[in-house]
Amino acid sequence: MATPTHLNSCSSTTFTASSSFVIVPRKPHSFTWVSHSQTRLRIHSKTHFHLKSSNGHPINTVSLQDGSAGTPLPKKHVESRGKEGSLPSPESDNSESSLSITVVGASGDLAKKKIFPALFALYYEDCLPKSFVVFGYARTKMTDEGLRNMISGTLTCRIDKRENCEDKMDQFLKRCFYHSGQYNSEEHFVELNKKMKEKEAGKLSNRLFYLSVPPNIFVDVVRCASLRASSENGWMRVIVEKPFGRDSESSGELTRCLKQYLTEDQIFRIDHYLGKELVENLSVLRFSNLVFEPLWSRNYIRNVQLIFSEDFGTEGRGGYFDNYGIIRDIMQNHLLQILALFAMETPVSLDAEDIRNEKVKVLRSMRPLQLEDVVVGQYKGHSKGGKSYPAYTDDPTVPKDSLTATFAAAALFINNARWDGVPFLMKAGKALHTKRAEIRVQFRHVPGNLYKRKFGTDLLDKATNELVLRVQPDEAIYLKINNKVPGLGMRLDRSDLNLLYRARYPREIPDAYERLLLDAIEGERRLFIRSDELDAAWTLFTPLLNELEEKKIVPELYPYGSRGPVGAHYLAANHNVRWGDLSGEDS
Ligand SMILES: NC(=O)C1=CN([C@@H]2O[C@H](COP(=O)(O)OP(=O)(O)OC[C@H]3O[C@@H](n4cnc5c(N)ncnc54)[C@H](OP(=O)(O)O)[C@@H]3O)[C@@H](O)[C@H]2O)C=CC1
Ligand SMILES: O=C1O[C@H](COP(=O)(O)O)[C@@H](O)[C@H](O)[C@H]1O
Repeated sequence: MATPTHLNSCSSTTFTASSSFVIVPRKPHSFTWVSHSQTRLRIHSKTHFHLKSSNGHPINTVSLQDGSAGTPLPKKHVESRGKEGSLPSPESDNSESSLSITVVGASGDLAKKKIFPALFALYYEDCLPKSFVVFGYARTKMTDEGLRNMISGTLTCRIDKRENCEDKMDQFLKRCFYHSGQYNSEEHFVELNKKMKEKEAGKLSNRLFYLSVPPNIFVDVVRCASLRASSENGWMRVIVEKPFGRDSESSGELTRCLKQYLTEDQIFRIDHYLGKELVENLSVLRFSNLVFEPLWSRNYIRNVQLIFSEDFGTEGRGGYFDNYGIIRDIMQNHLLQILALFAMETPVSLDAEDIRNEKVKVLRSMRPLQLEDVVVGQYKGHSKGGKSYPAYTDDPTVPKDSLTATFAAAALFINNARWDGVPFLMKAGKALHTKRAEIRVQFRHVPGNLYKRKFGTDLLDKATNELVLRVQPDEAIYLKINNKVPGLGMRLDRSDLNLLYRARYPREIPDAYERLLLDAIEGERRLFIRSDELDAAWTLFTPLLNELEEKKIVPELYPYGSRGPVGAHYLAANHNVRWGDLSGEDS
């Protein structure tokens, strides 16, 4: 296994977090009220912008808040949100504040594909403050115009609201600027700071940095940005992309280094799966529907399956991937976060800390993972229909003898009263037959089922209910139920109660990055990973990852475009489970 490229130690320059901020007197929070809806709604007004965070809190507009990171809104405002006519007075808005967003690593793939398009979408939807600028920062030499040309190709307007698309793009691009610099040069960040100040024109300035760079650069950037380009009178927040370490030790070191310059409140560790619509809806489904919450335990749920598959390999990202593998890339973060959300107890409230407190309890209650609970695989080359597909090790950036897993399946258990004995099966793989992410909940059998002989087939599994949340593509929630086939006889089959999002909600679903960027701007931390959650996630996976690496476990080969290694079926069978996605009914 390659040596971690992650983080060796913090930068030699050490400053405490407080050394990088100017303390200024507090000003009152400024609020806007937002009406309740399934979707984000803004109240259009000539003088104020109005945002709504993803937990439904009204947002603090760009305002000076506690310390440098800002805090979510005080409870009384959250509670008053639902009351028609309880708008705070316009005087409380701070229309003199500005927002500067710096995308560090602006020349890269993620910035182009996701971050700039998400920022544009927020602008298009009037979710950004009146006074905002976007800076791209990277080493590549580029002019402002060069950046605009580069990103203009990836900006898109909502299909359902095409009005003024071109104009909006032009207006957005005019607010985008570029600064070329080294990631470890304080001097270059001083220059960036100067440019930002010019654009901020003396307004109260809030600054958001998005670290879209490889992780070995995180600490340098945070050091330079916090020392030389943090806001003097508003907040500074930093969004950190994964991977957050490669094991418990490196993750702890990364957190320790970042905290030399930032407080926990300023660090927004992004897991973009938490920003996906169906993952957001998981808690709504459970906690606001009486028909589901009482079933949410070992008493009724037989197993839970968290499935991620991609129908392409590591194309272009082999260098990164080989050092991490699928367990670190998908399971330790995206799937485990979903598991925690799924299994948590009812939080005290929708506040970020209440939710994260419950999630972390789940993560800390996980049974340690054993080698026999896991199957690993790696895709091999395959030819189909005259087309040949490469093996993982054909990637020029991957060593020929790599043992890195591109597929893994695991059986996890939560040692608590609610979930005792219930297998949570995870499966994640690249170069499989389909692109899909879903949560499947298989319920227990109906005791003494009166109708068990009335099925076309006598397979017991066929007669159980299954709830599926299809995260992507084609977002849907469906429940498999047993139903009488119409007619004079009495025959049952399995049917779906199907909520297909595109049929029910014609509105385009925002990309996860839009939601998460907006939340970071608003200081809403609910969908970001707290450091104790991260520690618990690594505590679960690190011993297993070490064992896989120390014992040089050879992954089972599976053909590119297949359904993955057969070992995954045996693993499931060991726990009396059949993978729902392979049942043939909706695979
Ligand atoms: N791409 C994706 O789909 C996803 C990416 N991520 C994470 O987001 C971050 C950014 O991803 P992505 O855009 O793909 O990354 P890139 O490899 O494209 O890197 C982004 C930019 O960082 C600079 N850079 C790259 N390598 C180095 C290096 N060794 N030393 C210094 N600078 C370097 C380059 O800019 P320049 O040379 O101009 O300075 C590059 O354009 C990473 O942490 C990645 O793991 C997370 C989820 C998905
Ligand atoms: O974090 C990652 O996610 C992507 C998949 O994201 P999606 O939103 O397109 O489902 C994955 O391809 C990548 O390997 C991983 O780093």
